[in-house]
Amino acid sequence: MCTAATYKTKDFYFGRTLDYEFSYGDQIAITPRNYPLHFRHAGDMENHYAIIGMAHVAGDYPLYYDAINEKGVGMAGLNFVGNAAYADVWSGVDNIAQFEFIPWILSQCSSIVEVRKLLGQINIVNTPFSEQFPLAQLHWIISDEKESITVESMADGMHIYDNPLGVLTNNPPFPQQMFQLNNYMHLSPKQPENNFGNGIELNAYSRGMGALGLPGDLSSSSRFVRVAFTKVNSFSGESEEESVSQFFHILGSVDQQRGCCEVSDGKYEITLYTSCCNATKGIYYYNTYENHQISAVDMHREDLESQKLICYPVIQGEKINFQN
Ligand SMILES: C[C@H](CCC(=O)NCCS(=O)(=O)O)[C@H]1CC[C@H]2[C@@H]3CC[C@@H]4C[C@H](O)CC[C@]4(C)[C@H]3C[C@H](O)[C@]12C
Repeated sequence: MCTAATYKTKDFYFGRTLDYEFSYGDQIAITPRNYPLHFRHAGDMENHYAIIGMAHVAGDYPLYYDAINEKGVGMAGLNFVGNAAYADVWSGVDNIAQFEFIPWILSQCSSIVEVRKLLGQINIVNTPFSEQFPLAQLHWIISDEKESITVESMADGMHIYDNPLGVLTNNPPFPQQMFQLNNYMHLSPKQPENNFGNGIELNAYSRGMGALGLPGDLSSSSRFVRVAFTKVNSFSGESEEESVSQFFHILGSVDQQRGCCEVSDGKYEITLYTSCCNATKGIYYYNTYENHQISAVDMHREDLESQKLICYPVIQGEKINFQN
Protein backbone atom coordinates (compact mmCIF):
# COMPACT_ATOMS: atom_id res chain seq x y z
CA MET A 1 0.00 0.00 0.00
CA CYS A 2 1.01 3.53 -0.40
CA THR A 3 0.01 6.87 0.97
CA ALA A 4 0.50 10.35 -0.52
CA ALA A 5 0.07 13.72 1.19
CA THR A 6 0.57 17.45 0.71
CA TYR A 7 1.57 20.07 3.27
CA LYS A 8 1.81 23.85 3.11
CA THR A 9 3.88 26.12 5.31
CA LYS A 10 5.91 28.89 3.66
CA ASP A 11 6.65 26.47 0.82
CA PHE A 12 4.58 23.66 -0.63
CA TYR A 13 5.46 20.04 0.15
CA PHE A 14 4.33 16.91 -1.66
CA GLY A 15 5.32 13.31 -1.00
CA ARG A 16 4.37 9.71 -0.47
CA THR A 17 5.23 6.43 1.14
CA LEU A 18 5.88 3.55 -1.23
CA ASP A 19 4.87 0.31 0.40
CA TYR A 20 5.61 -3.00 -1.26
CA GLU A 21 7.27 -6.35 -0.69
CA PHE A 22 10.11 -5.71 -3.14
CA SER A 23 11.80 -2.82 -4.89
CA TYR A 24 11.85 -2.37 -8.67
CA GLY A 25 15.25 -0.70 -8.32
CA ASP A 26 14.67 2.99 -7.81
CA GLN A 27 16.68 6.10 -8.51
CA ILE A 28 16.12 9.79 -7.99
CA ALA A 29 15.82 10.89 -11.61
CA ILE A 30 15.97 14.43 -12.94
CA THR A 31 14.54 14.94 -16.42
CA PRO A 32 16.11 18.21 -17.59
CA ARG A 33 14.31 20.64 -19.90
CA ASN A 34 15.87 19.42 -23.12
CA TYR A 35 15.72 15.68 -22.54
CA PRO A 36 13.59 14.55 -25.52
CA LEU A 37 10.35 12.87 -24.45
CA HIS A 38 8.89 10.48 -27.04
CA PHE A 39 5.27 9.63 -26.40
CA ARG A 40 3.97 6.41 -27.94
CA HIS A 41 0.84 7.96 -29.45
CA ALA A 42 1.27 11.70 -28.82
CA GLY A 43 4.43 12.67 -30.64
CA ASP A 44 7.77 14.05 -29.47
CA MET A 45 8.51 16.83 -27.05
CA GLU A 46 11.96 18.38 -27.27
CA ASN A 47 11.59 21.10 -24.60
CA HIS A 48 9.53 21.03 -21.43
CA TYR A 49 9.57 21.77 -17.73
CA ALA A 50 12.22 19.97 -15.69
CA ILE A 51 11.07 17.10 -13.46
CA ILE A 52 12.55 15.40 -10.40
CA GLY A 53 11.22 12.27 -8.77
CA MET A 54 11.59 8.63 -7.84
CA ALA A 55 11.72 6.37 -10.88
CA HIS A 56 12.77 3.07 -12.23
CA VAL A 57 14.96 4.00 -15.17
CA ALA A 58 14.51 1.52 -18.01
CA GLY A 59 16.58 1.98 -21.15
CA ASP A 60 17.14 5.68 -20.31
CA TYR A 61 13.39 6.28 -19.77
CA PRO A 62 12.26 7.50 -16.32
CA LEU A 63 9.29 5.41 -15.17
CA TYR A 64 8.23 7.80 -12.42
CA TYR A 65 6.35 6.68 -9.30
CA ASP A 66 6.13 10.20 -7.89
CA ALA A 67 7.64 13.50 -9.01
CA ILE A 68 7.41 17.28 -9.01
CA ASN A 69 8.23 19.78 -11.73
CA GLU A 70 10.07 23.09 -11.57
CA LYS A 71 6.72 24.96 -11.45
CA GLY A 72 5.60 23.40 -8.18
CA VAL A 73 3.19 20.74 -9.46
CA GLY A 74 3.46 17.30 -7.83
CA MET A 75 2.06 13.96 -8.94
CA ALA A 76 2.13 10.41 -7.56
CA GLY A 77 0.81 7.03 -8.77
CA LEU A 78 -0.60 4.65 -6.15
CA ASN A 79 -1.94 1.13 -6.54
CA PHE A 80 -5.61 0.91 -7.50
CA VAL A 81 -5.83 -2.81 -8.09
CA GLY A 82 -9.09 -4.22 -9.40
CA ASN A 83 -10.47 -0.76 -10.17
CA ALA A 84 -8.03 0.81 -12.64
CA ALA A 85 -8.91 0.27 -16.29
CA TYR A 86 -7.23 1.91 -19.27
CA ALA A 87 -8.77 2.56 -22.65
CA ASP A 88 -7.86 1.69 -26.21
CA VAL A 89 -6.41 4.34 -28.51
CA TRP A 90 -9.07 6.69 -29.94
CA SER A 91 -8.75 9.44 -32.50
CA GLY A 92 -9.11 13.13 -31.71
CA VAL A 93 -7.71 12.96 -28.15
CA ASP A 94 -4.29 12.85 -26.47
CA ASN A 95 -3.67 9.11 -26.10
CA ILE A 96 -1.25 8.81 -23.20
CA ALA A 97 0.05 5.45 -22.05
CA GLN A 98 -0.43 4.85 -18.35
CA PHE A 99 3.36 4.94 -17.73
CA GLU A 100 3.60 8.29 -19.60
CA PHE A 101 0.98 10.04 -17.50
CA ILE A 102 3.38 11.65 -15.00
CA PRO A 103 5.84 12.95 -17.65
CA TRP A 104 2.94 14.14 -19.85
CA ILE A 105 1.41 16.27 -17.09
CA LEU A 106 4.55 17.49 -15.34
CA SER A 107 6.35 18.41 -18.55
CA GLN A 108 3.60 20.86 -19.56
CA CYS A 109 1.57 22.11 -16.59
CA SER A 110 2.47 24.90 -14.20
CA SER A 111 -0.72 24.63 -12.11
CA ILE A 112 -3.74 22.42 -11.45
CA VAL A 113 -5.80 24.84 -13.54
CA GLU A 114 -3.61 23.85 -16.50
CA VAL A 115 -3.69 20.18 -15.49
CA ARG A 116 -7.49 20.21 -15.62
CA LYS A 117 -7.36 21.62 -19.17
CA LEU A 118 -5.01 18.87 -20.36
CA LEU A 119 -7.10 16.21 -18.63
CA GLY A 120 -10.09 17.42 -20.63
CA GLN A 121 -8.57 15.99 -23.80
CA ILE A 122 -6.63 13.02 -22.45
CA ASN A 123 -7.30 9.31 -22.87
CA ILE A 124 -5.15 7.09 -20.64
CA VAL A 125 -4.41 4.04 -22.76
CA ASN A 126 -3.46 0.46 -22.10
CA THR A 127 -0.15 0.45 -24.00
CA PRO A 128 2.38 -1.32 -21.75
CA PHE A 129 5.94 0.00 -21.43
CA SER A 130 7.38 -3.42 -22.33
CA GLU A 131 6.83 -7.12 -21.80
CA GLN A 132 8.92 -6.88 -18.66
CA PHE A 133 6.82 -3.99 -17.30
CA PRO A 134 3.15 -4.69 -17.98
CA LEU A 135 0.42 -2.22 -17.02
CA ALA A 136 0.44 -1.13 -13.40
CA GLN A 137 -3.05 -0.55 -11.99
CA LEU A 138 -2.80 2.93 -10.51
CA HIS A 139 -4.69 6.05 -9.60
CA TRP A 140 -3.06 9.44 -9.12
CA ILE A 141 -2.97 12.51 -6.92
CA ILE A 142 -1.92 15.74 -8.65
CA SER A 143 -1.34 18.87 -6.57
CA ASP A 144 -0.09 22.41 -6.53
CA GLU A 145 0.05 24.70 -3.52
CA LYS A 146 -3.58 25.77 -4.04
CA GLU A 147 -5.42 22.50 -4.67
CA SER A 148 -5.25 18.76 -5.26
CA ILE A 149 -7.17 16.43 -7.54
CA THR A 150 -7.49 12.65 -7.78
CA VAL A 151 -7.59 10.94 -11.19
CA GLU A 152 -9.12 7.47 -11.53
CA SER A 153 -9.37 5.77 -14.92
CA MET A 154 -11.98 3.02 -14.56
CA ALA A 155 -14.12 0.76 -16.71
CA ASP A 156 -16.81 3.48 -16.81
CA GLY A 157 -14.38 6.19 -17.89
CA MET A 158 -12.02 8.72 -16.37
CA HIS A 159 -12.95 10.43 -13.11
CA ILE A 160 -11.41 13.66 -11.88
CA TYR A 161 -12.23 14.51 -8.28
CA ASP A 162 -11.39 17.57 -6.21
CA ASN A 163 -9.29 16.34 -3.33
CA PRO A 164 -9.81 18.87 -0.56
CA LEU A 165 -7.69 16.87 1.91
CA GLY A 166 -4.63 16.50 -0.27
CA VAL A 167 -4.18 12.84 0.68
CA LEU A 168 -4.56 9.56 -1.19
CA THR A 169 -4.09 5.88 -0.38
CA ASN A 170 -5.32 2.86 -2.38
CA ASN A 171 -8.73 1.15 -2.70
CA PRO A 172 -11.68 1.76 -2.61
CA PRO A 173 -12.40 4.54 -5.17
CA PHE A 174 -11.90 8.07 -3.89
CA PRO A 175 -15.58 9.02 -3.30
CA GLN A 176 -15.92 6.04 -0.94
CA GLN A 177 -12.75 7.02 0.90
CA MET A 178 -14.15 10.52 1.40
CA PHE A 179 -17.55 9.20 2.47
CA GLN A 180 -16.16 7.00 5.23
CA LEU A 181 -14.70 10.10 6.90
CA ASN A 182 -18.28 10.85 8.00
CA ASN A 183 -17.88 7.99 10.46
CA TYR A 184 -15.07 9.85 12.20
CA MET A 185 -16.42 13.37 12.61
CA HIS A 186 -16.39 12.96 16.41
CA LEU A 187 -12.59 12.65 16.46
CA SER A 188 -10.70 15.60 17.87
CA PRO A 189 -7.17 16.53 18.94
CA LYS A 190 -8.78 18.05 22.07
CA GLN A 191 -9.77 16.09 25.17
CA PRO A 192 -13.29 14.63 24.92
CA GLU A 193 -16.31 15.88 26.82
CA ASN A 194 -18.36 13.31 28.66
CA ASN A 195 -21.52 12.87 26.56
CA PHE A 196 -21.97 9.23 27.46
CA GLY A 197 -25.29 9.57 29.23
CA ASN A 198 -27.05 10.88 32.27
CA GLY A 199 -25.27 10.62 35.56
CA ILE A 200 -22.37 8.42 34.48
CA GLU A 201 -19.12 9.81 35.91
CA LEU A 202 -16.31 9.32 33.40
CA ASN A 203 -12.78 10.58 33.52
CA ALA A 204 -10.42 11.57 30.69
CA TYR A 205 -7.59 9.65 32.39
CA SER A 206 -5.11 9.97 29.51
CA ARG A 207 -4.05 12.54 26.97
CA GLY A 208 -5.05 11.88 23.36
CA MET A 209 -8.48 10.44 24.13
CA GLY A 210 -10.19 12.81 21.68
CA ALA A 211 -8.99 10.62 18.83
CA LEU A 212 -9.99 7.28 20.36
CA GLY A 213 -11.47 5.32 17.49
CA LEU A 214 -8.96 6.47 14.87
CA PRO A 215 -8.28 3.18 13.04
CA GLY A 216 -4.79 1.85 13.65
CA ASP A 217 -4.51 -0.96 11.11
CA LEU A 218 -2.70 -0.94 7.76
CA SER A 219 -5.68 -1.30 5.41
CA SER A 220 -5.87 1.45 2.80
CA SER A 221 -9.16 2.81 4.12
CA SER A 222 -7.77 3.00 7.66
CA ARG A 223 -4.58 4.66 6.45
CA PHE A 224 -6.71 7.17 4.57
CA VAL A 225 -8.52 8.22 7.75
CA ARG A 226 -5.35 8.21 9.84
CA VAL A 227 -3.25 10.29 7.48
CA ALA A 228 -6.18 12.68 6.86
CA PHE A 229 -6.65 13.24 10.61
CA THR A 230 -2.91 13.68 11.11
CA LYS A 231 -2.56 16.07 8.21
CA VAL A 232 -5.50 18.34 8.91
CA ASN A 233 -4.45 18.73 12.54
CA SER A 234 -0.77 19.04 11.77
CA PHE A 235 1.05 22.06 13.10
CA SER A 236 4.69 23.10 12.65
CA GLY A 237 7.06 26.00 12.25
CA GLU A 238 7.61 27.45 8.79
CA SER A 239 11.32 26.85 8.32
CA GLU A 240 12.57 24.26 5.85
CA GLU A 241 13.81 21.94 8.61
CA GLU A 242 10.61 22.20 10.65
CA SER A 243 8.39 21.70 7.59
CA VAL A 244 10.31 18.71 6.22
CA SER A 245 10.50 17.14 9.68
CA GLN A 246 6.75 17.58 10.20
CA PHE A 247 6.01 16.16 6.75
CA PHE A 248 7.91 12.96 7.55
CA HIS A 249 5.93 12.75 10.80
CA ILE A 250 2.62 13.05 8.91
CA LEU A 251 3.52 10.13 6.67
CA GLY A 252 5.04 8.37 9.69
CA SER A 253 1.46 7.91 10.88
CA VAL A 254 0.99 5.27 8.14
CA ASP A 255 4.44 3.69 8.17
CA GLN A 256 4.44 -0.09 7.58
CA GLN A 257 6.76 -2.18 9.74
CA ARG A 258 8.11 -5.50 8.45
CA GLY A 259 6.02 -8.29 9.86
CA CYS A 260 2.62 -6.60 10.19
CA CYS A 261 1.36 -7.09 6.64
CA GLU A 262 2.03 -10.55 5.23
CA VAL A 263 1.24 -10.64 1.51
CA SER A 264 2.30 -14.24 0.91
CA ASP A 265 4.12 -16.87 2.95
CA GLY A 266 6.96 -15.09 4.70
CA LYS A 267 6.73 -12.01 2.45
CA TYR A 268 5.89 -8.70 4.03
CA GLU A 269 4.90 -5.35 2.65
CA ILE A 270 6.98 -2.54 4.20
CA THR A 271 7.44 1.18 3.63
CA LEU A 272 10.33 0.96 1.19
CA TYR A 273 10.81 4.74 1.10
CA THR A 274 9.12 7.96 2.13
CA SER A 275 9.53 11.09 0.03
CA CYS A 276 8.96 14.75 0.78
CA CYS A 277 9.41 17.15 -2.13
CA ASN A 278 9.75 20.84 -1.55
CA ALA A 279 7.75 21.56 -4.71
CA THR A 280 8.44 25.30 -4.45
CA LYS A 281 12.22 24.85 -4.46
CA GLY A 282 12.60 21.63 -6.49
CA ILE A 283 14.19 19.54 -3.73
CA TYR A 284 13.51 15.80 -3.37
CA TYR A 285 13.98 14.61 0.23
CA TYR A 286 13.62 10.94 1.11
CA ASN A 287 14.42 8.27 3.63
CA THR A 288 14.12 4.50 3.34
CA TYR A 289 13.21 1.50 5.46
CA GLU A 290 16.90 0.84 6.03
CA ASN A 291 18.05 4.45 6.25
CA HIS A 292 16.23 6.87 8.52
CA GLN A 293 18.56 9.72 7.71
CA ILE A 294 16.97 12.20 5.32
CA SER A 295 18.86 12.48 2.02
CA ALA A 296 18.10 15.11 -0.61
CA VAL A 297 18.63 15.92 -4.28
CA ASP A 298 18.13 19.53 -5.41
CA MET A 299 17.21 19.88 -9.10
CA HIS A 300 18.52 23.44 -9.21
CA ARG A 301 22.04 22.24 -8.42
CA GLU A 302 22.03 20.50 -11.81
CA ASP A 303 22.22 21.81 -15.35
CA LEU A 304 18.51 21.86 -16.14
CA GLU A 305 19.22 22.83 -19.77
CA SER A 306 20.88 19.47 -20.34
CA GLN A 307 19.53 16.79 -22.69
CA LYS A 308 20.58 13.86 -20.52
CA LEU A 309 18.78 12.19 -17.67
CA ILE A 310 20.50 12.83 -14.32
CA CYS A 311 20.24 10.00 -11.80
CA TYR A 312 21.20 9.52 -8.16
CA PRO A 313 21.15 6.19 -6.34
CA VAL A 314 18.92 5.74 -3.32
CA ILE A 315 21.21 5.74 -0.30
CA GLN A 316 20.60 2.73 1.95
CA GLY A 317 22.00 1.60 5.29
CA GLU A 318 21.35 3.22 8.67
CA LYS A 319 23.67 6.12 9.49
CA ILE A 320 24.02 6.14 13.24
CA ASN A 321 25.48 9.17 14.88
CA PHE A 322 27.58 7.82 17.77
CA GLN A 323 28.08 10.50 20.36
CA ASN A 324 31.04 8.99 22.18
C1 LIG B 1 4.18 -1.05 -6.64
C2 LIG B 1 3.93 0.46 -6.60
C3 LIG B 1 2.64 0.71 -5.85
C4 LIG B 1 2.80 0.37 -4.41
C5 LIG B 1 1.45 0.29 -3.79
O1 LIG B 1 0.55 1.08 -3.99
N1 LIG B 1 1.29 -0.75 -3.03
C6 LIG B 1 0.01 -1.03 -2.47
C7 LIG B 1 -0.25 -2.49 -2.47
S1 LIG B 1 -1.95 -2.75 -2.53
O2 LIG B 1 -2.21 -3.45 -3.80
O3 LIG B 1 -2.71 -1.53 -2.48
O4 LIG B 1 -2.19 -3.61 -1.38
C8 LIG B 1 3.76 1.07 -8.00
C9 LIG B 1 3.66 2.61 -7.89
C10 LIG B 1 4.24 3.17 -9.19
C11 LIG B 1 4.48 1.93 -10.05
C12 LIG B 1 5.47 2.04 -11.22
C13 LIG B 1 5.02 3.17 -12.16
C14 LIG B 1 5.93 3.23 -13.40
C15 LIG B 1 5.96 1.89 -14.16
C16 LIG B 1 4.63 1.62 -14.81
C17 LIG B 1 4.67 0.32 -15.62
O5 LIG B 1 3.42 0.08 -16.15
C18 LIG B 1 5.04 -0.84 -14.70
C19 LIG B 1 6.36 -0.60 -14.00
C20 LIG B 1 6.41 0.73 -13.22
C21 LIG B 1 7.89 0.94 -12.83
C22 LIG B 1 5.49 0.70 -11.97
C23 LIG B 1 5.89 -0.42 -10.98
C24 LIG B 1 4.95 -0.47 -9.75
O6 LIG B 1 3.66 -0.86 -10.16
C25 LIG B 1 4.88 0.88 -9.02
C26 LIG B 1 6.26 1.13 -8.39
